[in-house]
Amino acid sequence: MSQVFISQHPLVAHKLAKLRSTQTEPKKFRELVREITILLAYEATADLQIQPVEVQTPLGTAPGAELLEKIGLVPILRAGLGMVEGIWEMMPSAEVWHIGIYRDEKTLKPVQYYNKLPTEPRVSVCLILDPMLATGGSAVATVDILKQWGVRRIKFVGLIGAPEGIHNMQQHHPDVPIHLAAVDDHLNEIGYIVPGLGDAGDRQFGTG
Ligand SMILES: O=P(O)(O)OC[C@H]1O[C@H](OP(=O)(O)OP(=O)(O)O)[C@H](O)[C@@H]1O
Ligand SMILES: O=c1cc[nH]c(=O)[nH]1
Ligand SMILES: [Mg+2]
Repeated sequence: MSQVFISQHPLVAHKLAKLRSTQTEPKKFRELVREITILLAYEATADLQIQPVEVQTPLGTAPGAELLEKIGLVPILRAGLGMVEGIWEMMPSAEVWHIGIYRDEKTLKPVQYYNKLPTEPRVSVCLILDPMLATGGSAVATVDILKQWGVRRIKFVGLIGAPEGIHNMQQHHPDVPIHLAAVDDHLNEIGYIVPGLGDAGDRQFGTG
């Protein structure tokens, strides 16, 4: 059963409330997506492997550490794009691999339209980035793609999840931990998370 981590950080809770609000315009919305993602990624990367190094300071040598793992950031287009920049600043050597998937409005099934992964993965751990885990179809399809590509360690980082999406991921990919800012009540009849925040892509890009 995949582990589900719901951030308990007060800053995440504070910023998430602002993100949900209908009063929040796209510029502020993008800023909040960026900031919450940094906080969630901080928690999601707490188990990355490091190796000891010795550092020369002006006064002597100090024990230090450097990251051993090569990280891949995998935003699901479009809405996942806004989650890249903030984490990337923290991990400038991460590789970013885009996966284009949209959810068919009628069937709610994921439709893949972009994938330019190289034949061999050069990363050991991938963070899938998508604000919304609704039915879970898009997340499950992305994990399928990454596993087929050959990535061993995969984590999902999202902002809001529905119980249905979490269940779907746990059924298909019990080995993939899920990091979220909140789990909401349910999906409505057209597959939107309630109370959620509406359409994460439209709210970021002003296309609603
Ligand atoms: O869990 P699911 O039921 O698959 O739904 C979640 C997906 O829906 C949204 O994308 P959308 O299809 O609206 O595309 P967009 O990001 O291009 O707007 C969201 O960003 C996820 O990718
Ligand atoms: O609530 C939802 C569900 C899917 N995609 C969104 O952007 N919002
Ligand atoms: Mg999408």
